[in-house]
Amino acid sequence: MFTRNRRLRSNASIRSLIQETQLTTNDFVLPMFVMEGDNKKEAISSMPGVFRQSLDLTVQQVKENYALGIKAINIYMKVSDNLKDNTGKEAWNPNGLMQTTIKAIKDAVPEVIIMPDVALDPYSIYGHDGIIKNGKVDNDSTLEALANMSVSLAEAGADIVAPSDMMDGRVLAIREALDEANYTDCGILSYAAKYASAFYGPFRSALDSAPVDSQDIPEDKKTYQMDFHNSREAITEVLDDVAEGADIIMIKPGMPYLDIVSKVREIITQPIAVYQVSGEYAMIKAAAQNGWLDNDKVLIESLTSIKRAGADMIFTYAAPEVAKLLNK
Ligand SMILES: NCC(=O)CCC(=O)O
Ligand SMILES: [Mg+2]
Repeated sequence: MFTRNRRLRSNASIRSLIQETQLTTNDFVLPMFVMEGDNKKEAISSMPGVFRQSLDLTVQQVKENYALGIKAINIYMKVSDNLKDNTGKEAWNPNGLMQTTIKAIKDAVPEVIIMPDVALDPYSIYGHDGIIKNGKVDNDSTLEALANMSVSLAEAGADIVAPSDMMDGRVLAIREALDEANYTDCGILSYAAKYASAFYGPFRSALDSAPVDSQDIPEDKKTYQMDFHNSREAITEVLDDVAEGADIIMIKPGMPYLDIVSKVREIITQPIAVYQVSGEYAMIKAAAQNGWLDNDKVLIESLTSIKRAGADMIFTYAAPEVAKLLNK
């Protein structure tokens, strides 16, 4: 006697009836790159279909995407070199590009959830997520900077701040600072298990935010982002951030790390966000452009797999094009 598992796969109707996971536009958070200027749009060559855009075009795109069903965005700034230093203080300039962007988007599309990135790397002359002291990325002095940045973004209208820096204790520092400033309703989406990954390559060229080449500073982010050989450590990181007050936790990158997503899903009750990062996006686009993979099918399959592993929401550059496919 054997089981006829194929019975429930025999036609499209029965298959749709037993589908466990459904991908919808409610699952998407779109990361966007903003730059200074007016009516400016620059292609990012390693991320076909993704652009750095000035604020006016960004607002217009947020509106169009909202109509497609994309209700949440994650924003990154391309900061001019003359505004960078070691303290990252431009990050909490009330009139900075990030703050101006948040206000303009909230004015135009108040319903959209804005989750600005919190980290110093785009603002750092060294391209690190924290302040450099004695040749190292200094944890504790960075916490104050991240808290300042978070309060400034909440003041501008951010719904949820998204610290991606991987300093220890920053969720608690940010929560306390937000509460003290009366931004008790501003949430925290914490990049709790963020791995030091080569899949971030295209993103860093988009923002020009890679660690600079210098003898005096760490050459990579391995002293704060996690080692990809490890998984138990991810549980520690996630539980710490939940205990410190994170509302949503992030696992990053996505597809090569679905074992981590599935493990964490068993352990916490908080929502999980997963980031399909620039390198994952670039791989799919490159293969599709060569005619080696079917772009639409692979995008849907990769995002559905991330959701199946346990993600409640997915950060993906493909959100607008996949939304169009799902709305068809
Ligand atoms: N906080 C953003 C990153 O570190 C990189 C994301 C990507 O590679 O898409
Ligand atoms: Mg941590």
